[in-house]
Amino acid sequence: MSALRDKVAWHNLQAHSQELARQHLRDLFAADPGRADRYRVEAAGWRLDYARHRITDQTLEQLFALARECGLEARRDAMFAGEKVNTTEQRAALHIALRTPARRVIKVDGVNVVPEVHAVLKRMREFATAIREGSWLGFSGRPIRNIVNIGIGGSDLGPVMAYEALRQYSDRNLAVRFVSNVDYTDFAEAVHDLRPEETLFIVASKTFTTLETMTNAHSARDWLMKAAGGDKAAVAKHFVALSTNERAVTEFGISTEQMYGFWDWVGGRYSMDSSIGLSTMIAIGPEAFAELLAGFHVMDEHFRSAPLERNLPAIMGLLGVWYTDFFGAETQAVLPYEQYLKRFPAYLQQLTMESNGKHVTIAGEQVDYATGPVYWGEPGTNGQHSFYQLIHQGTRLIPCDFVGFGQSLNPYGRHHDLLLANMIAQAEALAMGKTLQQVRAEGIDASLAPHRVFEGNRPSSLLLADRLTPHALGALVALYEHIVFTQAAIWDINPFDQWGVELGKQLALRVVDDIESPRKPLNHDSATNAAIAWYRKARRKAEQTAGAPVVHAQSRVLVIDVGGSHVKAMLSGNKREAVIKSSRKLTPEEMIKQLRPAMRGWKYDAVSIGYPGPVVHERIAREPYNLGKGWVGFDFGKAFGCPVKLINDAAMQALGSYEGGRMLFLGLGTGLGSAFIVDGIVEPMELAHLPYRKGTFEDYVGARGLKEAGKKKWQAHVFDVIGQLQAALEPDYVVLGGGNVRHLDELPDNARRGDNLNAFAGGFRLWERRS
Ligand SMILES: O=P(O)(O)OC[C@H]1O[C@H](O)[C@H](O)[C@@H](O)[C@@H]1O
Repeated sequence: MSALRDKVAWHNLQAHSQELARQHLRDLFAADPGRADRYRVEAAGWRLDYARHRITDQTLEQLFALARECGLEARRDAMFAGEKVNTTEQRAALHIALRTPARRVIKVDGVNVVPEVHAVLKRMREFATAIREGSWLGFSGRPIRNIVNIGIGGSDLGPVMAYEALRQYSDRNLAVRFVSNVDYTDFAEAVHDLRPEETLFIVASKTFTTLETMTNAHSARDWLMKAAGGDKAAVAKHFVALSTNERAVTEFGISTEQMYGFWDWVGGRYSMDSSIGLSTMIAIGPEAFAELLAGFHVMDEHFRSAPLERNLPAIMGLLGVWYTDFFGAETQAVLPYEQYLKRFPAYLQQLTMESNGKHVTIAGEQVDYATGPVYWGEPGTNGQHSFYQLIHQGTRLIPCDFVGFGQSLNPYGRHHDLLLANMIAQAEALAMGKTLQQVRAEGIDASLAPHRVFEGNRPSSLLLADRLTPHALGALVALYEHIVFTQAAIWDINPFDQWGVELGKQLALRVVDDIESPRKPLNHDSATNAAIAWYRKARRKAEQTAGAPVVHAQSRVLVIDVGGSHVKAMLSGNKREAVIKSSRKLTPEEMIKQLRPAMRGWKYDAVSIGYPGPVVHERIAREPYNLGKGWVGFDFGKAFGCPVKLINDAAMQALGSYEGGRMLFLGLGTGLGSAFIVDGIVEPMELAHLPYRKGTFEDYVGARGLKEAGKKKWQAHVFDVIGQLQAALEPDYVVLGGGNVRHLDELPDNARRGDNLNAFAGGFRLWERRS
């Protein structure tokens, strides 16, 4: 038998629980009018009503006795003193130091850590202020308006929860987003409508080795680099790191000036008030962040100094033990009646379940009692219309924490009255239920009556505060941190390690290797082998699917550049061009027929066609000016027997010349081709026909303009037109393609010559890109 089961208080509680199992909360209330007043405790602006629990004074006495027998107070003091309470990692667990006032002293290995904490906070304040004031500029000189936190687990859930909870206090001019999942969709959606030059990435990772976070951080860097034209210096303006691992941060390319550190004595799930809270501080400002920390600290002080009998985290923690170990409760619901706390249950899941989901004691012995329950929840009143049924009439006992505030941050009409009325009514219904007698008295038919009975006797807490402020949130989070600690102390488990996440991580590396080496023999169990085989097949299918936007890196692409005088074709990985003359009679069938002999032996899996006219949604929108008819609606896919992408010819050359940022492409040929690319998105343009002087742009800078006005005047017109377009469109640079560029003796500012081969490069790129 374990030491815990052998404790006097445990024995007493076991006997007592059998007595109480027979008692209904209705009777407990009836017999004890002072119950509601007695079972109430306040701390750090929070009030806990715990009268609706299946307890009596005797229960509480025994629970406190158990806590004392288990050394809760001594364990708590050891944690606050910086002792290495995280025994399996030989570390202190000093999240309380993160919110300790500067004058206090807390030592780890003889060194006072409080000054370091405040030094980092000071740097965070300076940086957050620079972002908020708009004095921190991105690579193009624009202020930062978007903050994207990249992190997972403790480096994500706390920051997301805090941002959502404190949105009311946040600077609404900043877009704050969070990317955590290694599923690229998470990143793609988060940055979908953001401009890279205005976006700051906060790479949050204690270890700076987490697969998901590092994968996303690299993709974020690629995304920025594309826009910054590969300028590595841009990283310094757009990336900061929050980590304990200086070496890995530097290797990633983020300098130590851009790193906000924390320490190995801060567990990931206890880190939202360390530098991991930088996104929170930027969103709500340093002053509100200081209030958040103050809220944490007041609850810490309460937990540290209040006697167990008046100690809010201790009471809630012990109630959890009571139901988990003496009533067989397997889950704990947390139900915030506050929309801003919608991510609070998700945050709590990591805090509670990663901490107390343990099956051996600190000494490594198998436990013979239940430890951490499953935490879950949703904001009220939504849950009432989905899962509350099971809490009310199901067969399981589910203790509930209701969280509510006296004032709404968005008061309007009766909304808040209705919200709070629902919360209070749910607690009442759960506790008191409705007897068969009451149901009958309502005149319900006997056959229906059993369905309408509510047993009641279902326990819940009300956690109440005046208003959701940063201070209240800090205190609430600290409350649950200490609930977790209290329970871990009773169960004699280490709440600060998380070895349980390791095995999956290791195996994922092996599996990804098996997936990406498709011919490697599989030697997992048969079910795992089957799953990998299934995915290998799905992956092949995705690559082969006709019209799929991505072809395999090894696939060959045929690019055809259709022009007014020639049609040129090239195969990827082969520098030889196939060329035919075009004519006013050239139809698509004719073009393919004439190209065939020149392309003999060429094998390809996909085709790109640059077409001299408008292409809308990858379809030809108008017959060409200088070629034959039949191009609109022609089925190229059928003719080539493989997927075909169509794009405007200038856009194709533009794409091949693109090096990131905002690029204007002008093709100086027979006419004036034009395309604009912003952050990788190609927008073909029809600038040629805009009015200019006595005609259009094309009349002056196209081939006719060159012929009629002569080189000198034509060149002046080219400069003037480019100047006008630069003023209107503000590109970062202009690329000039087309056969007539060679007639320019010099180039306007910020303009460079494109290479005609870039048309092919653009065609190949079409198949490399997902968008
Ligand atoms: O902050 P990081 O080092 O990137 O860790 C992020 C998360 O991943 C790990 O697997 C742990 O389970 C979590 O406790 C941690 O919060």
